[in-house]
Order: sequence, then C-alpha cells, then structure tokens
Amino acid sequence: MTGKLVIGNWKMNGRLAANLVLIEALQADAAVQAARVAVAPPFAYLGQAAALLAGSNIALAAQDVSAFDKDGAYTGEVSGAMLADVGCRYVLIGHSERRQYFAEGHDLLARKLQAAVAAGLIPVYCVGETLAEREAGTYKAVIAGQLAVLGALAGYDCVVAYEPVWAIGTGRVASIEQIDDMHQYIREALLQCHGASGSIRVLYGGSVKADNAEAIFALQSVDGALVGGASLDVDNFGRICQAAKKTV
Ligand SMILES: O=C[C@H](O)COP(=O)(O)O
Repeated sequence: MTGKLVIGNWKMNGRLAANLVLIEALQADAAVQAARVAVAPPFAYLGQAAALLAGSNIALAAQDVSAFDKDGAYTGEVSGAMLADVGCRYVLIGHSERRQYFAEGHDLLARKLQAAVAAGLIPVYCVGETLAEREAGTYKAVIAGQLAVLGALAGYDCVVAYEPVWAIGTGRVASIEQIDDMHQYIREALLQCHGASGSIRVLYGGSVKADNAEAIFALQSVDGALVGGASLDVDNFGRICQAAKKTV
C-alpha cells in the first residue's frame, strides 16, 4: 500500500473494553481502511489488538523494545522477537517521553535499533528538540546528534519521526515552514551519513490533528505522521487518515 504512513501512538492509555470499541470503530472507518496506517497500543494490549486487527489493513506497532535481543533474565523487558511473534510490524524507538523519563541515551537506543531490525521489525526512530534547544538555535545540531545513532542501520528499512518536543501534547503544532525545514534537513543528514535518505520515510509528530493534517501532508518532505492524542479519537484519527490518502 502506498501513501503517507499514519501511526497512532496510544501512549499509556487503554483498557480492554475501550480498546475493543476504538479498534472496531477504526476498522469501520473507510478512511482508516483506505490509508497506510498502524496503531501502537501499550504492551499489555498488543495481544488483544493483534487478534482484533487480524486480516485488516491496520498494522500493529509497539511503543518500545528491549535492547536485549536474546531471551533470558531481563525482568520486565519485551524483546523484538516477542513483538514480531505477536504480530508487530513497527516499533517506536527513542520517543522523547522515553528519553525524558527513562534517560534513554544514544548507546541504549543504538542497541534497541539493532535488536528491532534483528527481529525483522521496522524501527520508527524518534528525534526532536526541546523548546530550549529551539530557542537557543542549537536544534539542528541536536537532531544531527540523534540521527548519528542510525549509522549502523544503513540498508535497513527504517522510519524517522521528527517530533519537536515543544509541539507534543501542547496543541502548538510546528509551522509548515518549520516542519519543511527540519524534514529537508533530516533527509540531507541521512543522505550524507547513510546514503539512504531515499529509502527512509520521515514522519512528523507533535499535535497533528484533523484540522492541520492536510497542510502538513501536502509537504513533499513529509511522509506521514506519528499521532498521539488524536489517535484515541476515531473521528479525529479517521480525518487525519483521510487527509493522508488525499495527498498520496
Ligand atoms: O507519538 C506521538 C507524539 O508524541 C505526538 O503526540 P501528540 O499528537 O499528542 O502531540
């Protein structure tokens, strides 16, 4: 399936009953069915989601993965092989909330990326600057440092999600000019470091909603969106998927 990729990151939200309602509504939404879409429930609900999504065009994503790629005494960890086993196609790595709350640094993220591709998953590697870094003008250097982690992944299918931290959950979406500037910068950085920018899709994330999605997807430099809050509202998420389909 071609077109802009839309991934719904449920973050730490959901219950069995609510998930059933949401997933059945997503499957009944023609725009969602026609789009290139994935949802990322919490680990606890991947099995339920996989069973409900079986046979649908909605792919499954996980929100994180262990850096350990062999089963063993790693209490609390979930391996890439387990995620693939339950039907995940994608896995988010390095989301800003994990960098912030769990101090996930470059070495750990590099190991997680390797573990994900070893398990046959498509990593969705998240990068983004804080408001302080944006205002200080150091944001492009910050992103370049974050992208350097991808060095070991040349040749693998990978997705990058540019998510300015100051736009996440704030309703303060980056401007079209800011998004285009950063997406073009990321592509150029990937081309220089890995010669792979052509094969790496670059998504935008940060307060993507039904009313701003079409303008964002109209940018050639944007290959899709990583959607947080709006992914829990089938009407909003469906309209984002509709916008994605319109701007193939
Ligand atoms: O993973 C999704 C991003 O953190 C964006 O979240 P948001 O759409 O709630 O701003």
